Amino acid sequence: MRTPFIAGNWKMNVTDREALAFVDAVKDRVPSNEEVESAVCAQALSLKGMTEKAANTDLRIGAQNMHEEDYGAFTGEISAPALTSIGIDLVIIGHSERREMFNDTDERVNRKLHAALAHDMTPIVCIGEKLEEREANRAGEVVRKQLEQALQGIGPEQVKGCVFAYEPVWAIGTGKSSNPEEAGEMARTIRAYIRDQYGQSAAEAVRIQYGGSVNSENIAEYLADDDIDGALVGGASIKVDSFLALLEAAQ
Ligand SMILES: O=C[C@H](O)COP(=O)(O)O
Repeated sequence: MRTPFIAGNWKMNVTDREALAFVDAVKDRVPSNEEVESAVCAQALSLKGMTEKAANTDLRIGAQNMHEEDYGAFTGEISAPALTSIGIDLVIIGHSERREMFNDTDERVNRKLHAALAHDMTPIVCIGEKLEEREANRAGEVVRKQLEQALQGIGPEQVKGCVFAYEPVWAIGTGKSSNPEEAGEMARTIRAYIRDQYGQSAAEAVRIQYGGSVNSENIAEYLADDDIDGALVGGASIKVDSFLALLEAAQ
């Protein structure tokens, strides 16, 4: 039995003051992480303060990205050792916005995944097709290719610790969410790929989230699918009430 995992991805939409106030407001109201795991992934500058406030609660704090190297001349970047040194052990990798705008190629996504796992972090690996790829009936093929490239050199025990977020690019921030049947089919495509490559126990262990215009009204339809284990939520994760409503729907 996989524990549902609801993670907010705030992108660049929440200031430090707002982030700290949010943690104060929700930290004692989230469900036990044995029932539903909850997290928010914030801008890097807020992570330390948020982690301190969320200490000894069931709310996890995560990063939205990190660099693949541990150290070096990479101005403006953030490393896994820097994140783990402040207690961050959750990171989103390969979000489509990073793939599109910040040169997160499949090869870099793979290197970032290796770095996250080497530092015992939980990676949320984002994959998903673009609209033209879905319209050309290539969604399954695109996602399998992204998985193949992201997982180069990753072993079965490491895969079990990965979370995969299926996020069709056309559904992100558009209000046009994937229908739950299609999202469930894609989750099965992902799990089948993991089964083929890594075996049954890895396939049963990995958690697969759906992301793309999820809100407190529609989340239950996705979670009703046995292969969808949670959600990666942008806009609807920013406000306290809306975030708590997502968690409540997952209980
Ligand atoms: O990482 C989250 C996704 O990009 C979804 O964003 P959204 O819920 O605002 O569509």
